[in-house]
Amino acid sequence: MNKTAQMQHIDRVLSVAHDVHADDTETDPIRRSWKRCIKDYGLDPARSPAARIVPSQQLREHQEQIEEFLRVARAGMEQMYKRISGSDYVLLLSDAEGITVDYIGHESAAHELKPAGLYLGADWSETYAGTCAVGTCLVERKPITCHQDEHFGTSHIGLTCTSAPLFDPEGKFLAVLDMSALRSPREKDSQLLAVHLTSMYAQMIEDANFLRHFRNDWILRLGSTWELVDVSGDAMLAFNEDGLVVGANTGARHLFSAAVGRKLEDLFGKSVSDIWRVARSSYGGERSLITSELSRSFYISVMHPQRCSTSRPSLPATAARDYPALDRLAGEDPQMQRLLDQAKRLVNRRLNILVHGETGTGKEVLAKALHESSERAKQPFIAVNCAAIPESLIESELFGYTAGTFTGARNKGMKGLILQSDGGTLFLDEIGDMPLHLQTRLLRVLSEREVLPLGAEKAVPVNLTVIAASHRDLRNLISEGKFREDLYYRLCGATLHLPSLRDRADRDYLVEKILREEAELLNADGRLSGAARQLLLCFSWPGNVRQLRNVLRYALALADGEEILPEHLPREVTDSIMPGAMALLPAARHADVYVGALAVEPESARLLRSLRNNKWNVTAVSAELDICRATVYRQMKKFGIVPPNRQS
Ligand SMILES: Nc1ncnc2c1ncn2[C@@H]1O[C@H](COP(=O)(O)OP(=O)(O)OP(=O)(O)O)[C@@H](O)[C@H]1O
Repeated sequence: MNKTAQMQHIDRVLSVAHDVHADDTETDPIRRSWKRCIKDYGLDPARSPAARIVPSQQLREHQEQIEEFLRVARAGMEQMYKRISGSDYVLLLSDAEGITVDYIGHESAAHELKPAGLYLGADWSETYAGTCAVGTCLVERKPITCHQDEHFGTSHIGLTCTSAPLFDPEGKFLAVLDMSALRSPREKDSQLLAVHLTSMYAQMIEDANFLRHFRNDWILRLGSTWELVDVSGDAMLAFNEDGLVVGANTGARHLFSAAVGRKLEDLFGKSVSDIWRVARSSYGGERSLITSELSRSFYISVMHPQRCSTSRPSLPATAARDYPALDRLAGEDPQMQRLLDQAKRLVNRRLNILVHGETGTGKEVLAKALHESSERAKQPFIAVNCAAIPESLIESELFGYTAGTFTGARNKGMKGLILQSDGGTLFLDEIGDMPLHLQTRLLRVLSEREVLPLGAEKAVPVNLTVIAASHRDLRNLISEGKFREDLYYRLCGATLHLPSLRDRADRDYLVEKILREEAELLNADGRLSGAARQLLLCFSWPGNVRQLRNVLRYALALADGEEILPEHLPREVTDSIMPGAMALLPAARHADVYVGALAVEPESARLLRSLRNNKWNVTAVSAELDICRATVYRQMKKFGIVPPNRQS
């Protein structure tokens, strides 16, 4: 901006700030801020300070204050940045004091961005930087666009910045999300999309933080659209097993004057079990609920707590048990229960699903169970491992070919796997290994819902539901240019993350289930000795459930109808135990003898330590470890821990 324009800007700011009669000062947040800058903070638009980047130690102190929230926010910012990458915008996250505690932007432009304050550590408080999107949002607590010469100081008047506030789960002001650029068109309207995007991601981050905070409570989502209420309710209420509201997100706080501390019955005029029944109904009309307080109707859905609760008297125990194929996949593991709950909501939603998980965690098993639970269950389930088919064959295998397309091919041509799965489910395992040119063809099939076999002139319509899986991070493959971003978004109508076996608390359930299945195949009586069971529960399972199945198959064969002992297990399992522990195992009588084995398992070791410290008082242990008493007993049983007074 030239000198004359700068002088005009300074005059304008000063005249607005000193004009006590200006009508619009009360309604326009920018002008209100100009007044504050001059009258309250004593700033001078002619002496606009250079950007201030706080020293790294100070930055770390600011970050540490909101460390957990930052992790959630980072995930949201990365997703948001993907949507705007290629444009010249950067993303800033500032804390409640205006310090930029996280930032995403092009490092190649750092030499321009840093002096302008569009950088990590920049101080955007209104008292220092004057009117700006972050600082003014901190004061106004609503979304703001501060476009070019709406900034207070002349050093910022080239920037365009849009921000939205973020509140913590208790409704306290927490941070500001900001999207800024060094250059933009002259018209402020050019930033309309930025306003929507920033507000949308701010709400998404805030809600993710709310769900993290209340992960051990029940969540009631309220939405105005039936199709979306499971994934993005407009309002969320967290409640405990007595139906008492313990938290309300920003949407719910706007709806209800005071929801926290009240019973759901008060707000909706229905009992918790009625609300639960409505939430479980699969039909749109039946899933709506009218609030007695607002006389407004909402579609609702209910999410389970992650951790087991001691009691849930008002919630019918059978409510979540509608899909046996899915229910069979896990025992009492909170992560798996959450995943299955999520999976059940996706059944018959006509969404493509992406399943992540280490090798052998059961991605295909989950895909099959989703298929069997759906109304497509009688149609084919076709599984293709993209890494296992040679690249030269994968195209013809998937898309098929017409007669005479290749020499040596079948005379009549071949119906490809995509058409074979018409009406059913196509499971594409190791999708990250699919060659790029086939990704383009698959994208076309998904968007146009038709396939063009090799050599064919006419496309064939196909009704396709794809579940894709990968043990590699597809987002990394996208950034390396090895996976198409548009295909990724087509595939991830929903994403499910399977935990690795070592992180599952239901290993004993899987051991029993797979042992039964494998023993049945051998027509044998599969029994595990206590010592062998401990070894299986303590092993780290790098090959996950597949490895567990292989180990049990091997042990059954070696035990030859007898009880499975440690010596029937493969060396990879027995050798993983701490030296010395093996010698103790076969002779073991009491749980304490297994401590050597348990020491490799933090969960069981922690439980044992807590039991000993609390003199085997289960109530005290339950309070110390923040788990219910029933879980303490279940875990003791699982890890074979016997209290001293029960040891013979
Ligand atoms: N919940 C489960 N219950 C019983 N068996 C399971 C379960 N999950 C996985 N398995 C077994 O583990 C083995 C591997 O499962 P699956 O092929 O689904 O894993 P994956 O994650 O798709 O593996 P990969 O990454 O190698 O493709 C199979 O033998 C399967 O039967």
